[in-house]
Amino acid sequence: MNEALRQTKTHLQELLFQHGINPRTNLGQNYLIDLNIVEYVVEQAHIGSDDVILEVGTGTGGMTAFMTYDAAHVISVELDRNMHALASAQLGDRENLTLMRQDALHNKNRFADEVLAEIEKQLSVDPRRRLKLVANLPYNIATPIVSNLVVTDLPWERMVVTIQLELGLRMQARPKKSTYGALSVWLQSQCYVKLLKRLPPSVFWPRPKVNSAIMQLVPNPRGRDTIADRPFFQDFLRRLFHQRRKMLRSVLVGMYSKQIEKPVIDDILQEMKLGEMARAEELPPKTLVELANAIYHKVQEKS
Ligand SMILES: C[S@@+](CC[C@H](N)C(=O)[O-])C[C@H]1O[C@@H](n2cnc3c(N)ncnc32)[C@H](O)[C@@H]1O
Repeated sequence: MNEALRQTKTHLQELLFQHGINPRTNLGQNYLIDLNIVEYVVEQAHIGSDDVILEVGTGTGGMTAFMTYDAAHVISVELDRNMHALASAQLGDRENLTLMRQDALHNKNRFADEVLAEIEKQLSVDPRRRLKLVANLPYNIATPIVSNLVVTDLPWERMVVTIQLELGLRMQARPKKSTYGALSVWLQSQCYVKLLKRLPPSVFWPRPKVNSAIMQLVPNPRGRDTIADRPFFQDFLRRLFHQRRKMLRSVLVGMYSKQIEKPVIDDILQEMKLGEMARAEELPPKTLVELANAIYHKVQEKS
């Protein structure tokens, strides 16, 4: 096994001790110490010679090193200065690796411009190149990382990510479940979402307080192409599910009263056969896409 992969608990503890680093829980610094899991994550990504890999959270660089063997290029981003320095020392110079020391997100929301620029640079090397997100994500930013990759026009092909189990269950929840929400609809309308493996806290060091899951997301271009405007749809879902238990009609009137008249909303609901009692949490992703599209077109007509 490669030296950089020797990420067992004692090895990790020694390494961090030598560099005077204490794991920071506020940055989601829970490192994978079960090498079988690291290998499993990388295997599930099916990394090939046209793949540009984005890893958010380099950590000590164990998984990063593993991915450089097969990928066209690996871009790994780490916010913590000490961890970045440690990973740089561990990994040394590799032609197909870019280590970035910075926040992967701008304002905890969209991808940082520097990260986007590096992704675009690496993709532009060859038109066959595709992007994959493969990471043991910092749990506090897992939702914006995954959702915002979906909103971009980047040619991403697969995500294999370790996240909190509770979040993974929300991603794949079906209508009428209490966990079904804006995130479930947003992802399922454009991707095939699959929970690959549940992980106990013991595979990480330090142990997180919660269970985790390895999730796989693969784009569904047919679903994606039906959405009239992705940023509009994202905003629509966020606001709609904010009042998930309220009747759809009153929520929509509240959301769009400044842009379209009530009778127009009633016509849309009638045409879609959505009765007075319908609620967002009962509707499947496909219906919510149709509804958002119909409203989007009316809003566009009026503006
Ligand atoms: C769960 S650890 C995963 C590390 C590593 N891939 C592993 O398991 O071996 C998450 C890493 O993300 C880093 N991190 C936290 N917030 C970040 C952010 N906003 N941008 C980039 N890295 C971040 C943390 O410092 C930490 O090293």
